[in-house]
Amino acid sequence: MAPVQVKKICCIGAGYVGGPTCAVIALKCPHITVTIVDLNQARVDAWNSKDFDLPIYEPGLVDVVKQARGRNLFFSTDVDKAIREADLIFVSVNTPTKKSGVGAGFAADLNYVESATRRIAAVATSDKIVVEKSTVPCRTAESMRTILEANSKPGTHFDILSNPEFLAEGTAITDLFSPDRVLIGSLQTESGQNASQALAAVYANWIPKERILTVGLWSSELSKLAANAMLAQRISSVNALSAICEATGANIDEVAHAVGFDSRIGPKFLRASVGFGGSCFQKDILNLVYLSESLHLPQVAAYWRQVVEMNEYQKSRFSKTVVDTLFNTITGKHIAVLGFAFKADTGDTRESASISLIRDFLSERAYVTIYDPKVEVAQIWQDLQEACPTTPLAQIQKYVNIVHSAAEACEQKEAIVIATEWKEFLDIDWQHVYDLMTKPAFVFDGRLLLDAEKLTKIGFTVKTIGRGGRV
Ligand SMILES: NC(=O)C1=CN([C@@H]2O[C@H](COP(=O)(O)OP(=O)(O)OC[C@H]3O[C@@H](n4cnc5c(N)ncnc54)[C@H](O)[C@@H]3O)[C@@H](O)[C@H]2O)C=CC1
Ligand SMILES: O=C(O)[C@H]1O[C@H](OP(=O)(O)OP(=O)(O)OC[C@H]2O[C@@H](n3ccc(=O)[nH]c3=O)[C@H](O)[C@@H]2O)[C@H](O)[C@@H](O)[C@@H]1O
Repeated sequence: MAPVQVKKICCIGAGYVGGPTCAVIALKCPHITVTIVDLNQARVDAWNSKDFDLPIYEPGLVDVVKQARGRNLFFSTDVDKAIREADLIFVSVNTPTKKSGVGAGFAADLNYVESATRRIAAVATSDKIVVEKSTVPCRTAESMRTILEANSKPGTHFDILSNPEFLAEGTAITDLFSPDRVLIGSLQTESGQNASQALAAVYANWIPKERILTVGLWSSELSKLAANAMLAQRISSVNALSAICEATGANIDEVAHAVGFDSRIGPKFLRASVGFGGSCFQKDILNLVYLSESLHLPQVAAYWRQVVEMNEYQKSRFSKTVVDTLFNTITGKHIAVLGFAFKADTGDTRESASISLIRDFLSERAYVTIYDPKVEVAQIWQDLQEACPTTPLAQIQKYVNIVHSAAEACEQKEAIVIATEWKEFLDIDWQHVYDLMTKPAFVFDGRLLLDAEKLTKIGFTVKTIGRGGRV
């Protein structure tokens, strides 16, 4: 039996992963028709919008969509039709942390994966390769197979692959154009390996063969959780060291540089920060913690849990530094928070450290002015309401102001907090900001972004993550 040649792809889930990933497949494989489907009409409408006002901000994405949309790339809410016509289906739906029931707060909520799988079983009338693109717990493919086999039409055959996505937001398009690796996991049966080769052939249209790794299904699923856990662990390690730096006068930049020079450690992903955010690091580590506990490995669970605990500590440590520095009270004081996204070059706010900081400031009844170049105002209100569920929105709005430029945010404040490393914050006219501020004027750099020496010369008191004392 030879591997099938994929001609039609359906992607279920038009989010941060499904959208960019399958748009790039369409761009690089003009001979394949790619249809990205979602139940969310507004999201699909935005993907189809005439002026390319796409539902997510990602550098380079508009260009990709402009080239492929209407040629061999389509966005639709007709999930059933796209499933029926496809040879290969990516399941790229959200897998958030469960909020209630067994495993609440740790386990992945697989409800969306299950509904998508049930939909495939219900409508497919021909053989399909079903690909887990979502990040899922180890052995989820087995549950998907059981659901598909129990509900499909007689004679319909499904192969299930794991093909986790490693893109990072903000660099998704360059990551997809030139990934470090593409990982494909399959059952080690003839049919499973054929399916794996069929998917590998799609990627081989633009990715060198040696970067396409084929492994077993369970290894592939676990590798995704492992990669995110180890990346997050590096940040928690460097953040733990930043606390030691602040207490000793060592400089975390210098320490990270020196440590990263060791070729076994490497220089990437060692930037101390106010804490990692994003939709996945915390969720995937908690998922690994839950998996370890389910496998009766409590020491392993405790080891990984500490990565998340260190991150929580880093965020609250930073808030405390702000309060302590502002003479132990920020009640009634005016603070500008620059950046609301969880990192630069994205409008995504999921698990952003900014949200925790602002919640802490509001609990002290400080007045907060927020500016972010890409986050929608409505999203900020929604996040703050979720972060302060017992406070009415009208009350939050008495203390929070959202503005449209960094200059406006900084006007007449007692302190300025850098929460996201947007490059444009480097261009702020700091002398002008200083002149208008109540003295002493404080800047808290949670992202190692600013030139602390220059600001100190102007007259600011600067507190930077991982640097001891007054710089
Ligand atoms: N955001 C990221 O940078 C990365 C995310 N991942 C993983 O990829 C998966 C998806 O993440 P995102 O794209 O960020 O989520 P997202 O929330 O942006 O997108 C998921 C989409 O799936 C849709 N959906 C849910 N159930 C559906 C169904 N039954 N039929 C049709 N559409 C359905 C939702 O309406 C939503 O638009 C998650 O498992 C995540 O862990 C992996 C790598 C990177
Ligand atoms: O599974 C996922 O969702 C993705 O999660 C991360 O990507 P992402 O969360 O988009 O962005 P990162 O660049 O990893 O940043 C995550 C957080 O860590 C912070 N960070 C990153 C690097 C660093 O050195 N220091 C640091 O604090 C960032 O500011 C951000 O808040 C991984 O990098 C991707 O490989 C993975 O596919």
